[in-house]
Amino acid sequence: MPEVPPGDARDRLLPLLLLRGSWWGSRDGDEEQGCNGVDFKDPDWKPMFQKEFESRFDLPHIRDLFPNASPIPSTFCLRMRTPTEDFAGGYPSDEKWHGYINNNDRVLLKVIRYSSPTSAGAECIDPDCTWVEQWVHRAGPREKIYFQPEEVKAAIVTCGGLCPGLNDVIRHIVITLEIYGVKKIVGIPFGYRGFSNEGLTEMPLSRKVVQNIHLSGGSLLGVSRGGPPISDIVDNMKKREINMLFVLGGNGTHAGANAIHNECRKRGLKVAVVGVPKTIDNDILLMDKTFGFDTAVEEAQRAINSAYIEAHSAYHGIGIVKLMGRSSGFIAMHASLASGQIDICLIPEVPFDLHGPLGVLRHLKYLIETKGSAVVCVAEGAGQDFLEKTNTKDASGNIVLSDIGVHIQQETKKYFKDIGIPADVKYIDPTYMIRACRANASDGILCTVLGQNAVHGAFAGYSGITVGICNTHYVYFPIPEVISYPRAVDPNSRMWHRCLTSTGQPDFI
Ligand SMILES: Nc1ncnc2c1ncn2[C@@H]1O[C@H](COP(=O)(O)OP(=O)(O)O)[C@@H](O)[C@H]1O
Ligand SMILES: O=P(O)(O)OC[C@H]1O[C@](O)(COP(=O)(O)O)[C@@H](O)[C@@H]1O
Repeated sequence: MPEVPPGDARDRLLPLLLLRGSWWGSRDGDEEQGCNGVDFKDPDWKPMFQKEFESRFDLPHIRDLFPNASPIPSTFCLRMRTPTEDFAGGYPSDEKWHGYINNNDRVLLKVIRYSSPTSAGAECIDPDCTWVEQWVHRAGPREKIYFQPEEVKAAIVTCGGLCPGLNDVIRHIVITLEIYGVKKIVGIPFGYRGFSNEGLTEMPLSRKVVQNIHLSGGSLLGVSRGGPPISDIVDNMKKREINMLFVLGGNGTHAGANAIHNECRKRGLKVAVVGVPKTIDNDILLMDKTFGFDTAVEEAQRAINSAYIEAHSAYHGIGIVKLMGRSSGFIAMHASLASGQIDICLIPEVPFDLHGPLGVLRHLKYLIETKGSAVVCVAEGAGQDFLEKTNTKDASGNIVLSDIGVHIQQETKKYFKDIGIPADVKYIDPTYMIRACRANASDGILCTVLGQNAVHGAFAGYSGITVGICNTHYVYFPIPEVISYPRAVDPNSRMWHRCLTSTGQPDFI
């Protein structure tokens, strides 16, 4: 389990949760942990069926800075109706489906309550699992808005690495802004870099411009890592009169978005900064998933299937596939689960030995002897301890990792040569192919809703927030809550155990 940095809300929860062996704060979303061997006959045992903690994730709002800011009625839902209808008549009750969301609507984060069998065989609520409630704001259009649409200049920026669905989100932000009546919408080219003075000009956006952009992958606006200091970004925004900023990116981008939000507050600027979490790695806390992840997992199937065919067609064939995942193994785990063709899945969160009686290579020998072939899926951040550190960082400050895929390929070849067993090792690295593609249908829907909700959040007056999906409901989070550390696969989670069941691999340590 990674250390939780100070200042995180889960800080306060963690000792309690660890004590109870029921950490569920936001790991891989499926963490039924069992009931911790509670002895119900113990005379000291007392059930604690009470709520121990409640947190509500209050959202920063324009009103915090401008207490006298008076909201205006939104016309969003009115505009959604056909022009032939009589707007004056109010809403017929059967049209509630695209009505406004109440500011106090919340979504409950944790939906499982654990139970244990009693000595009499009945089920009872696990006493170690008193409930800890975390409520998040429901996303969607509000009846009162804090920006006059005609006074808005909205900007969209896409940062970090590519991710399927970026264009879908851009498209829906633009379309929704236009429905609110916003006329000035621009795209900032090449991530935060576009806010520097490098002669990069903003791109005017409209429904016409974005109409078909979701049909191709990548980002209409371009992406980049690195960029100017936050104060320069805010200077630049002020110069361009941007008062609504939509930031599409991962953990780093959101750290930047939050810093921009704080800098705007410090300067007393009425600016809404809203994030849309993007990452194929799925490493953002508290969300069911981030957009692009599903598509990446689906694309990874092609590489895995090729590795499987190669391995099974060769005499003693071994296919190795390396998938992205700097610090989180979600792509590798889900792709392995989805394909059903993987014998060994290696992720950064689970340490393993390569050599030795319990190591990966010894198991590969067993697979070759028993099945005649094997397929390995390895996440790029796995097994970095075996490799020499590069000590280099990319423009955003992320450590550049050494290539674990190539290392395993070389070690496998050497191992089989040394033990005198022929092995035909094939290495496939589909790295950029799984993210430089168009979003699949499920990501397309997610992007649509996230893009729409980002605009609703900004008009509602929230800033320093991000949109997401939690327990299948769409919500708003304060940015710091979702980026205090990268979300990771919990090696004790049901999902990782399911993956082990599917691959049939032992512990390699
Ligand atoms: N802690 C931070 N504070 C402010 N900006 C950051 C921070 N970390 C990264 N950034 C900026 O966010 C952008 C994207 O970050 P990066 O780590 O490359 O991708 P991602 O957002 O996908 O994690 C870069 O332009 C980078 O300079
Ligand atoms: O080669 P690039 O563009 O730096 O991207 C590689 C990185 O992209 C990722 O898949 C996701 O990165 P982001 O968080 O920037 O989207 C990482 O796992 C990987 O290390």
